Amino acid sequence: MGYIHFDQTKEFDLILLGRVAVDFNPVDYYMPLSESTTFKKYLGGSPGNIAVGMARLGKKIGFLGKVSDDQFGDFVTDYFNKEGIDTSHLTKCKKGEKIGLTFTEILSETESSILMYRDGIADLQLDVADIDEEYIQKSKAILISGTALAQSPSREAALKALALAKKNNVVVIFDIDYRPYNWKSQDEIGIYYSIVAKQSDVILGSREEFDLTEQLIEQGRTDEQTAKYFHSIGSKIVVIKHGKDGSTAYTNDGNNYSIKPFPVKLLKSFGGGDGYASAFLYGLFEGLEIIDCLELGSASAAMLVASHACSKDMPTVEALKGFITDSKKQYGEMIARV
Ligand SMILES: Nc1ncnc2c1ncn2[C@@H]1O[C@H](COP(=O)(O)OP(=O)(O)O)[C@@H](O)[C@H]1O
Ligand SMILES: O=C(O)C[C@@H](O)[C@H](O)C(=O)COP(=O)(O)O
Repeated sequence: MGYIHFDQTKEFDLILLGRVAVDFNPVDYYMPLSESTTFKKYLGGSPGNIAVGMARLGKKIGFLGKVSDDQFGDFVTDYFNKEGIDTSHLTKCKKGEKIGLTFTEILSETESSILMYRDGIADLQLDVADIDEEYIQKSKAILISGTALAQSPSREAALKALALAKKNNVVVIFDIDYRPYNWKSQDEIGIYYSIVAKQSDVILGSREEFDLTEQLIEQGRTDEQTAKYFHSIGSKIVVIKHGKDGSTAYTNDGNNYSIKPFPVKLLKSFGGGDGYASAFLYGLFEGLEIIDCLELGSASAAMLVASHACSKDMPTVEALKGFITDSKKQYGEMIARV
């Protein structure tokens, strides 16, 4: 316990930096996207989903981002406002850039893919001038989404936020969040991911995402080697996810804690990562033991892959705990613990 010290005097628990977008998930799922005719519109974008997830869990959340000056920009801003998320630093693009649209394909319970429309994209217009030191100072932590590093000016904006967080003792959380779209080269991914990862207190990613982050440092590391390296340069918690095979959190005292997915009737296979991040981080803010944070993350992830939306279906604390209690009653106390 106590790997991370959060300054309890701060107004916000977490300010997230990156994209908020729109997901269109097919209502007529279990068929190819080319054949789907009916979609439900949800707030989307991985950091947007995590923001909603943490707000549902009662945390005070702010968002640093850019949206389009149109009905979809209004939709996500209004949605955040209704969830109690601070939108004072979620501003509108002035040159016609558009919010990201993601059309999802749910072919079967286990085969999903996403089709992103992200040209002339609003979220990557976040500018250094949008990064306000006073705002960052007000938060216990910031979360940088790796996709914000894909292009300028958002790249420099994210690096400025990182620098200001370090300057003001604000905890830095890096969600690597690899989305191939918008990156120009493999080298750029390695350069910018590693700059941020090396300065982060908490890093969340899949094995593939850590491989991309470490490509210019050393290739072919094991999870243990990855964790040891980042701990040696100051990171406190490194979480490495392996999809349905579970995940492990490595702490800087040399311990590690693993969790498996909760059994659930799958609807789709995306959205789990955002549920996981929001509930895991909620646990950290609550000062829980790491294994309990992981259990919350795994439970929220399971609830998300069992439901249609990524943002709208984020659980409350009551629902999350109810799900864990019911699962343990059905499958045994140690169901997700390794
Ligand atoms: N089949 C599954 N059943 C229950 N939970 C799952 C399943 N697949 C993934 N999850 C949960 O979702 C989390 C995130 O999944 P992962 O595939 O690693 O990330 P992402 O959704 O970001 O691609 C996993 O760590 C796990 O807890
Ligand atoms: O991140 C996006 O821009 C799209 C998301 O809203 C999307 O629904 C999704 O892929 C969820 O991501 P995951 O939780 O990492 O599976």
